[in-house]
Amino acid sequence: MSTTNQALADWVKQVAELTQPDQIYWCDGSEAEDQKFNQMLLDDGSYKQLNSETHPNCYLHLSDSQDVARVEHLTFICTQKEVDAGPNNHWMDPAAAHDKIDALFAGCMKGRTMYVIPYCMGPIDSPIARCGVEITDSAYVVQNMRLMTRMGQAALSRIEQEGGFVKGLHSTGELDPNRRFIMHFPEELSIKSFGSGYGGNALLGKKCHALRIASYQAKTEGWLAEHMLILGIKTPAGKQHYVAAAFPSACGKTNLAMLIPPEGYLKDGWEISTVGDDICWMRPGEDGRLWAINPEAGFFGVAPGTAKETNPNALAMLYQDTIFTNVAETADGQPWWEGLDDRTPQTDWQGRPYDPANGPAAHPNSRFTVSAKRCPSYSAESESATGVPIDAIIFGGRRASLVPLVTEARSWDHGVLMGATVASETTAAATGAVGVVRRDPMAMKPFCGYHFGDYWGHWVGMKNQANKLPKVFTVNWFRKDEKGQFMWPGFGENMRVLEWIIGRCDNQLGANETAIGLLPSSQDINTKDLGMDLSVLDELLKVDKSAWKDEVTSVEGFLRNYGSRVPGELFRELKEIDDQLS
Ligand SMILES: Nc1nc2c(ncn2[C@@H]2O[C@H](COP(=O)(O)OP(=O)(O)OP(=O)(O)O)[C@@H](O)[C@H]2O)c(=O)[nH]1
Ligand SMILES: O=C([O-])CC(=O)C(=O)O
Ligand SMILES: [Mn+2]
Repeated sequence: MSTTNQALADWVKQVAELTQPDQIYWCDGSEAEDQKFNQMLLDDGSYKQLNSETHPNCYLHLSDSQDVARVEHLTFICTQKEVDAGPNNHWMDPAAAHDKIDALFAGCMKGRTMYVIPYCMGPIDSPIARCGVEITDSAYVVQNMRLMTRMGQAALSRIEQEGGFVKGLHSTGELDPNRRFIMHFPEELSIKSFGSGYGGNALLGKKCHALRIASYQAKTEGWLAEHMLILGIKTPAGKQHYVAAAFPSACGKTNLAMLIPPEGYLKDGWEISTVGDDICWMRPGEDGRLWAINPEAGFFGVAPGTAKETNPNALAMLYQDTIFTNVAETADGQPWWEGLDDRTPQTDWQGRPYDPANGPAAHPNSRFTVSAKRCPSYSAESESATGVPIDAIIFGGRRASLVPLVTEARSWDHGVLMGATVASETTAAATGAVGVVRRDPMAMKPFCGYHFGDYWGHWVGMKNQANKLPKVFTVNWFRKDEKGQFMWPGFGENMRVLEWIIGRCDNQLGANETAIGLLPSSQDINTKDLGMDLSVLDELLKVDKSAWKDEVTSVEGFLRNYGSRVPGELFRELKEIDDQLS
């Protein structure tokens, strides 16, 4: 295969000169190619075949033990001016960054094959979709990109018609943590990633392109590229709604995106459908609403905790055609992880005989990669070129205290402040300490490709581009009691909060005005068959004024870190809260 796109042909040639591969292979995205790659990965030991009776066409990949998560300290935004990357990013001068990483790429593919993967983020015929090309020396990356994006001939054809594409160069190198960088050049629409094979570092269509590069493009072109799931909710009256929700990594996006409502809701005729579980691109439409697509075609989901009780839709899709990375294995070759069931695995995520003394059997950030088409709740609208209209935007994080179960913003600007000041406990999705509360604005702290002040300004400015913007909410499924137990049952029961959100969008349910926004009273939340003590719900919906005073002080300090680029609207909204608390 070759291409009529001269820029692409030249770039492939230039990369080959730098990296010196034995061969160049253009991925066509065909079924035959898929089978060939699976066999190749089995033959070279990168894949282990799982039990083909219970899990046909499923593979286990165990990564290097030092290469299991995103590496934020090695991730750089390389803009001409340092200030444009913002205090939220690590910055490197573009010329210096190219020099540094090209030295690692030099000759790195000797003895290897260089794979060229043309891909499209979003439905092939969608005007909101964008294309890219990833060059990699990892067949495992090819197979993940095959599931996560629309890749191959169709994407190449679109690139040849359109001309432009995002360039992503990747090599696993030697998987040496000391020779590892994930570099982004937003002004050049390019990415260079060296030394890691892990998802967010290596599947360049995902976080690198669809969030870091796309957020920068979105800012210049008047749209939004966000770390959000997209969920369809149909009411018993037959009204179809869509919501988009931003929670930090490993804070519940996949779970909410595939939610199965409690029995009573199903009987009443509520229907939930999944459009996306991680990334959302939204554009103002001519009708003044925000129209969203899921740029991905598959799910790269957290395995631990996925179970019949928590996420039956996810579990149902994982019995076939799935890549499992860093999970454990049972004696009869089935994938296993903590929370799945009460079996004991035979080997752990490093392939050792399982011994609880070594810690969890599956790595806490172990993942599954699977085509979205395998999801029972996958929405047909996911393939729609125009996308779906968004009625509500939901922000959330893991907060053991303070933040109520749900709060509605008073206005768009207040909603932007809510998003900008989300805080959450860190998780295993990135290397580093777990459980530390940090601010994670719009769940984009690791993913915004430019200065957060400008980003918030862009969000505030959306109100000049779209006059029917979604209502904005904050949720918190993760409040804990004195015993350290979750106070809210979560998962399917989150439907009860969604019902209130939808009721608010349709102007059918009430709310109480408080200093921090609009809250339901406990009677406004449907608790039928929940079996929950109403006093607990009251506690989850309480505004602790003195604790919120401290939060306002902390938020003010946080916003000030971003200097003069922070839009004045955020300080005005914060002052409003402060005044009302006093
Ligand atoms: N207590 C509680 N835990 C939840 C809830 N939803 C998800 N979780 C847990 O949170 C963890 C991560 O959930 P995911 O849905 O995979 O998170 P995500 O936001 O999609 O993560 P990324 O793929 O990293 O972006 C899993 O262990 C879940 O079991 C909830 O409503 N309540
Ligand atoms: O990017 C990844 O590796 C996985 C993911 O969805 C996240 O961390 O948010
Ligand atoms: Mn994510």
